[in-house]
Amino acid sequence: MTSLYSRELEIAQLAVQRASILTKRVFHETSKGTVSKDDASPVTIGDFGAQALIISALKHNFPHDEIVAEEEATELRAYPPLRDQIWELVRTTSLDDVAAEGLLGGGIKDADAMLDIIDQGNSKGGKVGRVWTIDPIDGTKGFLRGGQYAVCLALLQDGDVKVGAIGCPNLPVDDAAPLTADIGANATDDEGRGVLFSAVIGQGATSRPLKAGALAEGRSISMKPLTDMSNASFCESVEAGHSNQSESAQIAQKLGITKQSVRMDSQAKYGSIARGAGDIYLRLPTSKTYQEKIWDHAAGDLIVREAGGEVTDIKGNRLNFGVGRTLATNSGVIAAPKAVHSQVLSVVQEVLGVK
Ligand SMILES: Nc1ncnc2c1ncn2[C@@H]1O[C@H](COP(=O)(O)O)[C@@H](OP(=O)(O)O)[C@H]1O
Ligand SMILES: [Mg+2]
Ligand SMILES: [Mg+2]
Ligand SMILES: [Mg+2]
Repeated sequence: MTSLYSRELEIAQLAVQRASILTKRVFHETSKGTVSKDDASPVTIGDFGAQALIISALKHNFPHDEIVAEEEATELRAYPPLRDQIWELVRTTSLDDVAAEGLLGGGIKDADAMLDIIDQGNSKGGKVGRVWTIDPIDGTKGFLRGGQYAVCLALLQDGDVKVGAIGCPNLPVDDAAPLTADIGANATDDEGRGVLFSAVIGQGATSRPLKAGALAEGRSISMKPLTDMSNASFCESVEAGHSNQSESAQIAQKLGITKQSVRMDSQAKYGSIARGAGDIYLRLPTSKTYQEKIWDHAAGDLIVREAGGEVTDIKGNRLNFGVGRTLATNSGVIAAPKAVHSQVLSVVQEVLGVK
């Protein structure tokens, strides 16, 4: 008997692998075709290209599913040279395993079809039916800085995350490697780096080497049992504008955490704590108006929970992915092993003055 969501999982993992190949090609280029979006955040040819490849694979396999993806093609329609640069990448990126590439439906017809595909990620989301959510490059600022980033994909059914996959080309492949955002002295050498995290609801979480073809053998991952807070390592954003770093330092001190926080871009944080490299992930609001995006958290939320963790916002509520493209009813994120989550939450609430 095949297990629930086995086909969705396979396609999600392969789609993330293929998109990751494209992002790696851009990562190693000095010019990444960066454009500034309306909210002044950056997007690169890697983000657009990865989104096109993932949506194309999803539409081939699950034509009736809705898709909520981060990027849209308006800018590319207005500026053909950028479109052409992306098309060149998309046209020449494929998995090196013919059967696996076949499962994703092969390539895209032409540059205009690519733009239409990118724009198919415009669903409003919501709590009804099957909705995929895509962050083609999460941590674009880290990607541009030469740091960590992630290619993220999740399937929601009636607002609940059922399948999640996160490709982290720059994390150590070894689950037992120490927690660090560092990618080593030689950023052009991929040796020992590249991991694909995944989970299906009720079936646990897995990591495997991020390959360029067929999927590698997976291994089960779980959070580290945390018995002594003084040994805990916690991670947070590199960007001070994404998470309040002075409040997190106060929280860590009150919890008795002695280690410096590890600052890491993207959902690589969720993957890192899920495999026990780190223990706690704090994301503390920097403004009252910012709404977290569902594509920034869906896959990570499931992977951490399936690895034995608990994920809530600062009010202690589970993240609610069924209210649209954003987590409009949540504020911040606290991810920690189940056994200590309530302890962490109460200190967060004390420091932030949350009732
Ligand atoms: N003011 C803000 N508060 C929290 N998150 C923000 C933010 N502004 C942007 N972000 C989100 O932070 C994500 C990166 O998270 P992190 O800091 O953990 O690396 C960005 O994803 P993208 O890089 O996909 O745009 C973006 O969606
Ligand atoms: Mg972005
Ligand atoms: Mg993101
Ligand atoms: Mg992104």
